Amino acid sequence: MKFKNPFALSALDDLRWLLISCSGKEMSSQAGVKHVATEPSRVDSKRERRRGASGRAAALRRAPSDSDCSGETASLSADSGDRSVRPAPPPPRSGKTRSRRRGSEWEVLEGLKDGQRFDKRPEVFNGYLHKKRKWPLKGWHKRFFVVDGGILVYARSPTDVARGRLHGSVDVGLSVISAKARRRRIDIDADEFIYHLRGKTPDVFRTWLNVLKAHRLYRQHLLTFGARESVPKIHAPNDDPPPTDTSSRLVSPTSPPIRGPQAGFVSGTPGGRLAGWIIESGGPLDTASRELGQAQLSVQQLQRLLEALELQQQAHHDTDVSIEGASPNVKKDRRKFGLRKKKSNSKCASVELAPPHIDPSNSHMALSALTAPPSPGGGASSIPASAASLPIVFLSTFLASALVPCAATRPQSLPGAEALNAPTSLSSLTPDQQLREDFTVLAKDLVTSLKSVVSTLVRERGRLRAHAGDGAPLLSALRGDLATALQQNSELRSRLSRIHDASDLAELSSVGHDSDVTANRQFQHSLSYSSSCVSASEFFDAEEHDDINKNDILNADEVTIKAGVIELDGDSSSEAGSISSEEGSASSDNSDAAMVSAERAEPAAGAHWTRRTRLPRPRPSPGGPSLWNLLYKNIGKDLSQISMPVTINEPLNMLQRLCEELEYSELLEAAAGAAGAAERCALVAAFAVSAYAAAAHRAASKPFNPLLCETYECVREDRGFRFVAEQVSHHPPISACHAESPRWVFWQEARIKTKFWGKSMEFQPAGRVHVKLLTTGDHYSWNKVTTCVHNLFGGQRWVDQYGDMHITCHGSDISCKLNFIKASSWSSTRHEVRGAVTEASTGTRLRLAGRWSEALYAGDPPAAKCLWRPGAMPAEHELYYGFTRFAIELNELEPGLRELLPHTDTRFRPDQRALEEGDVEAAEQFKHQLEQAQRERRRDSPEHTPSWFR
Ligand SMILES: CC(C)CCC[C@@H](C)[C@H]1CC[C@H]2[C@@H]3CC=C4C[C@@H](O)CC[C@]4(C)[C@H]3CC[C@]12C
Repeated sequence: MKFKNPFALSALDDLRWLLISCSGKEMSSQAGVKHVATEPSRVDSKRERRRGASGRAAALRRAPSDSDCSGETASLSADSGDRSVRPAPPPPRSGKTRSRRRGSEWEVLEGLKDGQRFDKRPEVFNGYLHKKRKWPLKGWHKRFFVVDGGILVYARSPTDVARGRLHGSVDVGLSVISAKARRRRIDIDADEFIYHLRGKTPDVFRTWLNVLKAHRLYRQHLLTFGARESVPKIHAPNDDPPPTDTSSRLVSPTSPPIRGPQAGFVSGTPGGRLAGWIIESGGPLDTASRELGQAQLSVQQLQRLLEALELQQQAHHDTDVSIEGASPNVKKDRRKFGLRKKKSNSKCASVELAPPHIDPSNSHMALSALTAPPSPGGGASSIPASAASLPIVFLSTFLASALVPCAATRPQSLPGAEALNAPTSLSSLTPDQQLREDFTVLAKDLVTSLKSVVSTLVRERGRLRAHAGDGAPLLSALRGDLATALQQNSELRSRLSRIHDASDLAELSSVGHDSDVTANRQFQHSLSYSSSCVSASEFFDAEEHDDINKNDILNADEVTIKAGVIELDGDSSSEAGSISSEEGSASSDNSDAAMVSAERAEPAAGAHWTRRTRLPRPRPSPGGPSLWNLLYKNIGKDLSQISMPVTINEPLNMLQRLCEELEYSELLEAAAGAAGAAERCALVAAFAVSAYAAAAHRAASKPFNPLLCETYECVREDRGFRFVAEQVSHHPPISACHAESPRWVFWQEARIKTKFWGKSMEFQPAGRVHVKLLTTGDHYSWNKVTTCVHNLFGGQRWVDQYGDMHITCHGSDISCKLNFIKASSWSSTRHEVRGAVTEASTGTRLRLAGRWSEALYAGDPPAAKCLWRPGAMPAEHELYYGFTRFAIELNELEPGLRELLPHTDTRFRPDQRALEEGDVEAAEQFKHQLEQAQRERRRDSPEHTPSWFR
């Protein structure tokens, strides 16, 4: 027989997606760097003004943003120069501390200057101001304002402030404040909004302006130097100087904490890590901030140079010196965009200007232009030819550092530095050339220092990201620890309750009546009332669509077992699985000790071979996109189309999980050997319940989705059965399986419907499970209950199972009804199962009760008998996907098996194997490739006929 190979991989070009994602990352980070390095000179004036006025604090706050820039225009036009200097204070001509808003009487409050400190906390101040209405910005409201520590808040009245009913708050340190005395106006521009305020009297205006100025400087001081100083303060808020003003109480104790940049600086919180970053990065950021201050100075100096140049040009014009070959327009343009033209047109290097008279008061700098002797004859400009002819883009990188503009301190390393420093060339310079030269050198300095600031900021951004990223593994590690602790706790509890159950069966007397079952139902609040169901679809993660009607519910008869086709190797008369009985109950011990004895007893394929007792690797910590993101991004989508990261998987697939339901197959052996019909049915019921036991430890991960025509065979001579399963349909995903022992046959088809409820997910298997006891001919079948995984995104995930299970014994009057009781928040009972076996003809009732994760009892206490109990879990099972010993063995490739198994067997699935071996990357890649290959196969031949099940 020929098999299609579901594991045949498509070409390796699927690796592309990996590469694409990597290079994408690289590109974006490069873009980020380039961006900042070539910050355009044309920035809208508001932004520019803000940047300057909010000073260093704001500059530091503004991490370079990827979306923040345009082309590589590094030209220094007169126009842009004008803009770029606006934020800087004007030369201290008047000794005023405010700069002017362009073309008006508005004055912009200056920020903290480089090196300047303002560590004296200004007093809290409050009072009324008029505030322009937000919308439609007509009319004024009288509002009560309080400023404390640089944070300004306002409300309708002092009482409202006291009650915390604030209308707004603003960090004045990070805002641009401008004032117009004539109108008594103060505008506070805080990025997202602008407060337009007005003092009632000139006095009120002046007082507020001074107060705001002080608070602003203090706040900027805090933001600049305060990270280190303020962190301890936050731990001990009482260290703050006691408020001197009674009104301070209005803000601090009663109003909600105002969220400033330090708000999160509490150790142990993400803010704490942020504080850590700030402390660590104090050095580089301080340097960057100093450099920015220097850069600001350079910009001012450049502007002055430009002014001087323009003056010269003006003088030149006045003396009617023509520019060779230039039209009047060009001349004008050159005056305006003089340097830009120069950079793009080498002719400009030969501009000749008459020696101008330069008013030294125009510049407070020791400009070489003012000291160099004017060259009477003029001559060729000594601006390095290279600079003069450089394209604009390149010039930006050519301009270099050192902020003192005099020739003596020009960096030697600069291109053309020797020429600039050469006394001969210096002496031969005209004042105009000298000016231009100074301009170039200074501009170079500026660019270099800005570059270094940028690289510091970029580096710090990287570190900040890394710090932020650090939190994730830490959190997940903590979560993991917590989950483990909770798990251990719940295990201890369950052991305790098992002991308790075993010692006091009287408790069970209350259960088992139908009336109780009905009464219990009232606690079952079905989720189905909820309208929050966003998608009712398969959970499986293959990405293709198909035409099969998803509402087709598989009819039990549609997939029939092709009995007789299955020819499995091995001795069909192998001994029955041992029943480690305890009061006659069936239990399979999963502990290591039990494994050792099992290994000894086991007639293995290889002489020295023993079954593994541990997976090769523990479960890798989940990475990749969060489950939350995945599910929420795909809300409304069929969940089967979402490709889940492999870290959500356990290294088993659904076919193997079906086999796992045979873990307690000894119950079927026992049923086959039991004399009474009710007893047999009870044992079959115990077997049905036992299929859910594994789920108690397996809430964290989901099994792999089998590929179409994937098979799984498992011959367990030690347990006395052989099993085969096949994925018979991919959309909807349907698995069929068959198992047999000399005394029973088991088969089922499983199609699972998934409902996502927001925080939990429900799995509703459709189809029935069948068991035939060959000894008696009894044929049982039952439905499966709903499995629900809670806390999908936070806290500890846990599984619940609920619903009614009806076990029918075909052709007889025996039936069993089991109620899996849904866990409720008001009751401590979890995992409870109650029901009874009834025999209509005799009226016999056998009560069944217990927990699907712990035990099932039959009969009325104290005579109740334990039918089943799950085996103990292997040591450290929490680290190994919560697998039982049986589950650990399922994917093992026994020696000699490789040759016997068809290549469609799950054990050959590379992604699952890679995950088992802890190689997440390979697993992810393989999974992707397999899915891709499956899509292609499906495209090529949409029809599929199962190999073993028809
Ligand atoms: C998003 C992820 C992490 C959630 C984890 C989902 C896990 C716990 C879900 C996915 C599919 C579910 C399984 C679906 C079908 C069955 C068959 C049934 O006879 C026993 C329960 C069992 C075996 C479910 C157990 C829980 C299960 C494995």
